[in-house]
Amino acid sequence: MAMLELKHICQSYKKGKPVLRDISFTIPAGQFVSVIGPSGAGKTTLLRLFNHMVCPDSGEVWIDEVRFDTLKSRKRRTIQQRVGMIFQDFCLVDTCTCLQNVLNGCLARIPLWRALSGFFPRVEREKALAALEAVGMEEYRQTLAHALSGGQKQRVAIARTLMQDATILLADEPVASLDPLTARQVLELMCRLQKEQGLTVVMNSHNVEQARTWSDRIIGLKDGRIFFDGAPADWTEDRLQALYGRQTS
Ligand SMILES: Nc1ncnc2c1ncn2[C@@H]1O[C@H](COP(=O)(O)OP(=O)(O)OP(=O)(O)O)[C@@H](O)[C@H]1O
Repeated sequence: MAMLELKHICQSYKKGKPVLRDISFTIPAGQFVSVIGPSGAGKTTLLRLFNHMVCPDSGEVWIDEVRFDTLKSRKRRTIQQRVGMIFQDFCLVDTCTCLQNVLNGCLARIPLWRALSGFFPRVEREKALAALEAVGMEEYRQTLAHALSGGQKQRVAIARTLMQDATILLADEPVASLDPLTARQVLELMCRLQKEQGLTVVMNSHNVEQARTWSDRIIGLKDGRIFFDGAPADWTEDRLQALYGRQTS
């Protein structure tokens, strides 16, 4: 079953300067896809199509067999709930505890007064604790986010997407600011959740080795076009040189 699909997507921020040019692909449910390519190739723009932070000039965005880019606000928000996003800089509220940060993942489904008062239903608190446990951070539930290491922050950010009930995880360079061991641990966690919970993962990365190691499929973007779409085993040194050119020498 197709979980994510782009059909002939074209996108530009400025007239006459296309960032994505006729992009089409289908990602089945439960696949781990890495999107690689030089700076400015359009990787982040591509990811943003799937949470409506970017609306295409032309073409179609489909999520779980529903046309997403043309949906009106209420129906769109229902689908957006299923799309979790994590970032290189984690995007946690530093002055809140881990538990509060994870609880923020359910804001869209609770009444405003509860969100403002911080009085979350018991069932949601239990769910948040379970999410923290799933990422190995339960013992830090009362720790303020600013007191965490980068790897711990990313775990909490992943727990927040679990709290959101996300079935799709968009990860924009999620381990770029982490040391190699911590990066590995976070990627292992993403991979475990992909396998155990059937999560569909799309990860932007500048690290080709990580993409080859952890993903089922690599999509290489160059100048807004698909340069490569295939299995990590089919990725070659020649392709690396052709994609990044002098950057790799
Ligand atoms: N909000 C925006 N307004 C105008 N131009 C933008 C905007 N966002 C991105 N761009 C431009 O679109 C192009 C693609 O940007 P994008 O961030 O998608 O590339 P990327 O492959 O993710 O790059 P990087 O690896 O450096 O993060 C770049 O030329 C960038 O300057």
